[in-house]
Amino acid sequence: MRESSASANGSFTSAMTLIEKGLTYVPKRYVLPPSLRPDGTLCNTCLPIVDLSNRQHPLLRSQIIQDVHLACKKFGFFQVVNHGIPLSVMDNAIDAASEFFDLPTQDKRHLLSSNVCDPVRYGTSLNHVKDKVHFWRDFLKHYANPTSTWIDLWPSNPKCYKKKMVNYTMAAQKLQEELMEVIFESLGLNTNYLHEDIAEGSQVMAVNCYPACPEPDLTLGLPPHTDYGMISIILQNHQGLQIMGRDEKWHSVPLIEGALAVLLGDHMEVLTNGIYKSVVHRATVNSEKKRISIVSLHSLALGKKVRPASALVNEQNILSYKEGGFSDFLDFISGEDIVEANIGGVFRNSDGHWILGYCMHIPNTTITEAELKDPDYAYMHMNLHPLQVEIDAQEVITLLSSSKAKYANILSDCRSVLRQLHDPVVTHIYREQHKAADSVAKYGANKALTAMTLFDSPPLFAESMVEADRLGITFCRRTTFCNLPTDSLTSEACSSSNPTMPCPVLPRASLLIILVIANQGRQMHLNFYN
Ligand SMILES: O=C(O)CCC(=O)C(=O)O
Ligand SMILES: [Fe+2]
Repeated sequence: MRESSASANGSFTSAMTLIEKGLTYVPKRYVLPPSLRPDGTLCNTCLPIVDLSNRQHPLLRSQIIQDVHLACKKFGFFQVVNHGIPLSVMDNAIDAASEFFDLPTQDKRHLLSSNVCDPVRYGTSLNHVKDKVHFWRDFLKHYANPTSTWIDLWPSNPKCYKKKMVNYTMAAQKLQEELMEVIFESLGLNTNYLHEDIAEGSQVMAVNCYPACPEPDLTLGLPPHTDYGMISIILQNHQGLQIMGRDEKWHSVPLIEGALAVLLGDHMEVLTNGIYKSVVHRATVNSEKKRISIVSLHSLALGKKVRPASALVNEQNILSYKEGGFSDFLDFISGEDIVEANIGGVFRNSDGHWILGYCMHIPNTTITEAELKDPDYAYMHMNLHPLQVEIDAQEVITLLSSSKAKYANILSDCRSVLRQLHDPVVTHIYREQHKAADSVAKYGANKALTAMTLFDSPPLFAESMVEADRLGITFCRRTTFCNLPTDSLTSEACSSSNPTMPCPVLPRASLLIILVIANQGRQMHLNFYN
């Protein structure tokens, strides 16, 4: 059974509760593999700060437009000062959030939900019901724009919450509209572009609480990810946010009194046809203070789709993204990403003789369902070790030995499966050198095989190949290129860990599922135009 902060009978442990208990270590479920921990090697690059005071000035506005253009190009990120939101409004919002998280659990429990479509929900980590690896964060998420539609659903305890938070949410919505105009101008688009859609757009407040953590080097408040929307505006009371530069290095966002951080999201990347990229970011934790961040996530309304602006599509910058929207994102994170997969492989002993073959076709499955059917259980239960794993997707091996933050979730799962298999050596083998496994996996493409099929001796169709594989008789390579587009693993555009940009959107896929996906050449970046 996996450890979780919520069990079927309703017990729930927030990160705040752990601290109230006086824990002096982080429980095992929060401990990340070493390669995913914040390693403290940060870049000292100055991150861009844009002073908005002169944004309405007929002559001085152009400097702001230029600063925003450079910041968006280089980082997909900037901080704004003199943005017009009074300090008192921001401080009040932080106070309201802090008071909410200080309430006893029983006063917040009624808002507990793992349903990502609920307009108000309280929880911990990312999804307290599904997460295997936990993050040191409690959160309250609620819709905000338009205020009149949503405010009645917001917490009525603490009493000040609605009053204090609404001033901030309305100010953030207004600032977002102004920032979108500036960003559009920086792209040469009309400042009125999508004006109504933006004013009527969705605003989700992610109110995050990262309690002081006894072992901050072992865990994270939030893993590397990109936000799904157009832009996110972040208000924070302590340092902890880090962004990944285009150099793939982490940069700490400094705490500047009165400043707000602006992050470009995936929908902005789509709208600009990749001219601006969404920024990968994460939240670290500290051992001294509870950190609050209030993220105002802006996207078009639920039913609307974002597509590349036609003025930004031309011969030099060809159409590179499919349209997508907030509802696609919710579908994905609610686990309804429908995939079709074949799985299959062969266990052989050290002399190359057959031990067991397995295959299965998984039609119309979600990643979660596929995971449950995943034969890594077969691996574990067979207790075959030492094991050596040979796979025909070189990219998967490269990823396994990399620390690419972009693929943190999926790699973490892979490594966890491998650990349970006693850390076998994973090596590359050309498909033609492992014809038997290849043929068994292909047999799994048979749509009738919807239950796991096991072969305790070589099936007829694989018999001759087993012997050939054993003797090392290599078959000719039929293809000279890899079946998994290398682009999809390396391109900047595929950098998102966010469900609308699905490389990392297979967050809980395990090793076998990656292999299946790799073997199937599944498009890893569904929003990517192809
Ligand atoms: O706490 C932070 O600074 C970042 C929060 C964040 O990235 C999010 O809620 O999406
Ligand atoms: Fe984020």
